Amino acid sequence: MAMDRYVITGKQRLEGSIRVSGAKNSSLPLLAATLLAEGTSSLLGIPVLADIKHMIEVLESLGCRAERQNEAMLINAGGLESCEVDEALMRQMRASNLILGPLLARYGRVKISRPGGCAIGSRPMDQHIKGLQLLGVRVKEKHGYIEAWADHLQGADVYLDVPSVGATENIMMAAVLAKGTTVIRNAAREPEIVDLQNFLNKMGAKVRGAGMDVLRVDGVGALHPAEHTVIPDRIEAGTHMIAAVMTKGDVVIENVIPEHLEPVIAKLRQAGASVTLLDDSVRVKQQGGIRGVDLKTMPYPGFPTDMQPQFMAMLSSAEGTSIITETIFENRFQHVDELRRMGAQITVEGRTAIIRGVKSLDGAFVEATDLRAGAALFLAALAAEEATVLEKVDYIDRGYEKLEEKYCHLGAKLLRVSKKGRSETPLDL
Ligand SMILES: CC(=O)N[C@H]1[C@@H](OP(=O)(O)OP(=O)(O)OC[C@H]2O[C@@H](n3ccc(=O)[nH]c3=O)[C@H](O)[C@@H]2O)O[C@H](CO)[C@@H](O)[C@@H]1O
Ligand SMILES: C=C(OP(=O)(O)O)C(=O)O
Repeated sequence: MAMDRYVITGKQRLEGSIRVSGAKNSSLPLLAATLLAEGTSSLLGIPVLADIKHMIEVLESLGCRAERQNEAMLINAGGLESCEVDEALMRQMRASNLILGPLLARYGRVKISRPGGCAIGSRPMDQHIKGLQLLGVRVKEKHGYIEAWADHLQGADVYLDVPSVGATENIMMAAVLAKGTTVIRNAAREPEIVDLQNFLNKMGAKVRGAGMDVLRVDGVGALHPAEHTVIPDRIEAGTHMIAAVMTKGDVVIENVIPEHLEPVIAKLRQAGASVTLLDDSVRVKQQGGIRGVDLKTMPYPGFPTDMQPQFMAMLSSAEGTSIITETIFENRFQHVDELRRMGAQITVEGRTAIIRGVKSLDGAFVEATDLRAGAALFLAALAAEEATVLEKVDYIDRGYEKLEEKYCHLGAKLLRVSKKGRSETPLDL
């Protein structure tokens, strides 16, 4: 597939304000949750992203009608025509597995092709499946498909071996219409789980405990459509914070919930960045150099794996040596080779990367291998001496809305070159 590239002129100081979009990782489960009720739900602040486009395509393939009206994404999940998702659609995006829970809850059956591994790791679904089976779902896996069905769902006590975000969401969404009470122990605690709980409760569900590691769901007979505004994207916000630091800029990042960014802010401050918290924005100002810091990715409220590549880009030109340990995904160091092309000095031993800070990064020809690797290279290019050509930026479209527009507004110099010869954002949702 032909992909676009960015040509980025480095060393431009970023200044001004930038507004964070709605969270991708909240929007995806919220869209899946609309399947739980007949009628039209309205979600506000859903970003225009490749992943969102794919999730809408999945919902439409099931028979939902989707329409954007100004700020609102309206999803009508009336009578569904199918409980099966085409393999080509499933392959577009892993998060389409989030339809499992809602379809089982409302229709008692679902068939999807099993999402394969992806660039950052093998990403099994055993915890999703285990949880659903405990609720009474029968599962058959054959020829690369997962087929699941149940006469009725029965509340159960589910202990997750790992606090998986997706498994917690799928089990929560299945449990809302189950008979009796479901308890999810060792549940994921991410802010996106709290957002999903809030939406489900607006639909008439009875979910408690999101944000803690024990979640309780009292099943109800039926849900109704609801309106909800998605939380701001904490990973997008964190990425902009690093951009401000790396370009020695002064940037106000608007539409943030600072509490969601605590682990990121703590590490930035430890590295010597000036971060000022305002009500729903943060100001990041950087004058001198930054210090190397060590970090380890952990489930929330630990340091997010989705910020690890961007931090590595920043630490590549920090003073001294930094150590990053990636504990969530076994293959999330693909940006290392590309950062090395820009002059970074990084060695990898298993799940640990040792980064010896260099004075500055050089422009180079580099390639995004996944979404956050792309974001990391984008940041490195903003701070590099001379120009960088960043290939395969369509990966970045998965998670960053209007990136060129937002960064040009801050003073970045970049051009998107389309392989089709155009220079525009290729999303038309
Ligand atoms: C759409 C979305 O919200 N994506 C986020 C979500 O992905 P996702 O929900 O896929 O990530 P999980 O929280 O499930 O994965 C965390 C860890 O659990 C393991 N695991 C997961 C499920 C399972 O059944 N068995 C199992 O062993 C995974 O391999 C991984 O090592 O959380 C990740 C971890 O914060 C983020 O990086 C992703 O951006
Ligand atoms: C890994 C990510 O997303 P997904 O789970 O959708 O692949 C991400 O947002 O960095």
